[in-house]
Amino acid sequence: MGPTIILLFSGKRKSGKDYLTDKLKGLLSDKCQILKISEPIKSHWAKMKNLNLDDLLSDKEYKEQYRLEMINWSDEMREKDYGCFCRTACQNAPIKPIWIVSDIRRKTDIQWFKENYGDRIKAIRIIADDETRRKRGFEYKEGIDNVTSECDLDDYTTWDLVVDNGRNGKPLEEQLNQILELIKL
Ligand SMILES: Nc1ncnc2c1ncn2[C@@H]1O[C@H](COP(=O)(O)OP(=O)(O)OP(=O)(O)O)[C@@H](O)[C@H]1O
Ligand SMILES: C[C@@](O)(CCOP(=O)(O)O)CC(=O)O
Repeated sequence: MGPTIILLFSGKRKSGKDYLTDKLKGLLSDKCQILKISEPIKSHWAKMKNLNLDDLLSDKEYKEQYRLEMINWSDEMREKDYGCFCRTACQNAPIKPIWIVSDIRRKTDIQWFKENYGDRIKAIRIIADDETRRKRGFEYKEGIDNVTSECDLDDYTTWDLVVDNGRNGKPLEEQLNQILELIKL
């Protein structure tokens, strides 16, 4: 027995993936667990380079210094086994009725979850306008914002829900209610 529902969140840098999933966690509390596919990547990097894992996992600027190297290393690993980080993140997670995966980035991430959890998954895309993202600290970087890590899901169309977390978005409570509706608790 695993979780009964898995919410897969995707969105570009500073669209608000962590912000919204943390708010959702606040509502669902111990019924849910947040999983991060980037956690095993950042753990590896922290050990290898003697970095601060908490800072790498936070929304601080710190992680941006290492993003390109982490993308390149993790893509090499994915070439051998596209599910390697999804699998580790799931293996390390406690079983709860709801898993919230806060950082889906690639079609192969969705493929892996579909293969392993079938119709228990719901895919949610978070969008936000560029100006809002910039106000949150986003700066376009060639080699990061134009590669698979940020763009692979741009042409994915079968989202269960698209949430606008930018200046034209609905109030937070409505956004969260839409997500809860998807879970149908
Ligand atoms: N709706 C919102 N209202 C206020 N602040 C927000 C909102 N959404 C996001 N933020 C803030 O914007 C910043 C970036 O958000 P967050 O870290 O959640 O983005 P992200 O998509 O996880 O980014 P990254 O991919 O770089 O990790 C954070 O400081 C967060 O608190
Ligand atoms: C290396 C990487 O996992 C960093 C993700 O960091 P964050 O989710 O933006 O905090 C991105 C990727 O896997 O392509």
